Amino acid sequence: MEKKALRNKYKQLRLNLSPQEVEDYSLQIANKLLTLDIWDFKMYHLFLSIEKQKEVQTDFLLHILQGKDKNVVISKSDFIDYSMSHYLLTDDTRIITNNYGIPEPDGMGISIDENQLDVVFVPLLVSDSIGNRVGYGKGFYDRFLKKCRPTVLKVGLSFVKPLDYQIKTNPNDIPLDMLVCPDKIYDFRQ
Ligand SMILES: Nc1nc2c(c(=O)[nH]1)N(C=O)[C@@H](CNc1ccc(C(=O)N[C@@H](CCC(=O)O)C(=O)O)cc1)CN2
Ligand SMILES: Nc1ncnc2c1ncn2[C@@H]1O[C@H](COP(=O)(O)OP(=O)(O)OP(=O)(O)O)[C@@H](O)[C@H]1O
Repeated sequence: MEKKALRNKYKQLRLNLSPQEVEDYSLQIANKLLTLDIWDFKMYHLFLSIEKQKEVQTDFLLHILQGKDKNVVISKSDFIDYSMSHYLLTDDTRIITNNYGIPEPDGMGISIDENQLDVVFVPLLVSDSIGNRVGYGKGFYDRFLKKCRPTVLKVGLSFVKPLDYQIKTNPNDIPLDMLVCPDKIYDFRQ
C-alpha cells in the first residue's frame, strides 16, 4: 500500500477507538516506556496529543518525565512552512490549542535548539518493519529530525504494531530507532 492509502486507513482505524481504549492503551505504552533504557538523558522532546485525532495520550509520559526531573521540550507548529519551534516546558508555559487541535506553547518562553535534544518521542499513524513512519503527510517531523543531532533517539509511540513489510520512502524520511506499542517494544537499530 502507498503512504497515502496507509495514512487514510490508519487514521480511520484510530478514530474508531473508544476514549477508554485510547486511555488504556496510552497507559500501557507509558508503562512499556518505563522498561526502556532511555532515562539517563537530559532533554526530552514530547508531542502534546491531538485529542480529536485519538492520538496516543502523552500526559502519562509527561508525568514520568517530570517525576524524573527531566527537561521537557514542546513545539509550536507553523503551517505555512511546516516548521516547528521548540520551547522548554516550565510552570509558566501557556498552552493554547491551535486550529488543528494541537496544544502548543504560545511562543513566549525559553527557546530550545534542535541540537540540544537527546530523545524525541514521535507521533505517527503507522510504521513499517524497519521504522519508516507514516504521519499526517506534511513532513513536520522529517524537517525537524533532520536538524537534530544524528545520535538523537527517535522513539515512536503507536497503538498499532509495525507493518510486516517496508513502505516506499523518499530521501527526506528519517526512520525511528524504536517503536513502543501497548504490548511490545520494537527496536529497529542493529
Ligand atoms: N500531537 C501532534 N503534534 C504534531 C504532529 C502530530 O502528528 N501530532 N505533527 C506531525 O507531523 C506536526 C503537526 N502536523 C499535523 C499535520 C496535519 C494535521 C491535521 O489535522 N490534518 C488534518 C487535515 C487538516 C486540514 O487539511 O484541514 C487531517 O489529517 O485530517 C495535524 C497535525 C507537529 N505537531
Ligand atoms: N527536509 C525537507 N525539506 C523539504 N520538504 C520536505 C522535507 N521533509 C519532508 N518534506 C516534504 O514533506 C512531505 C512529507 O511527506 P511524507 O509522505 O513523507 O509525510 P509523513 O512522513 O507521512 O508525515 P509527517 O512527517 O508530517 O508526519 C513531502 O511532500 C516531502 O517532500
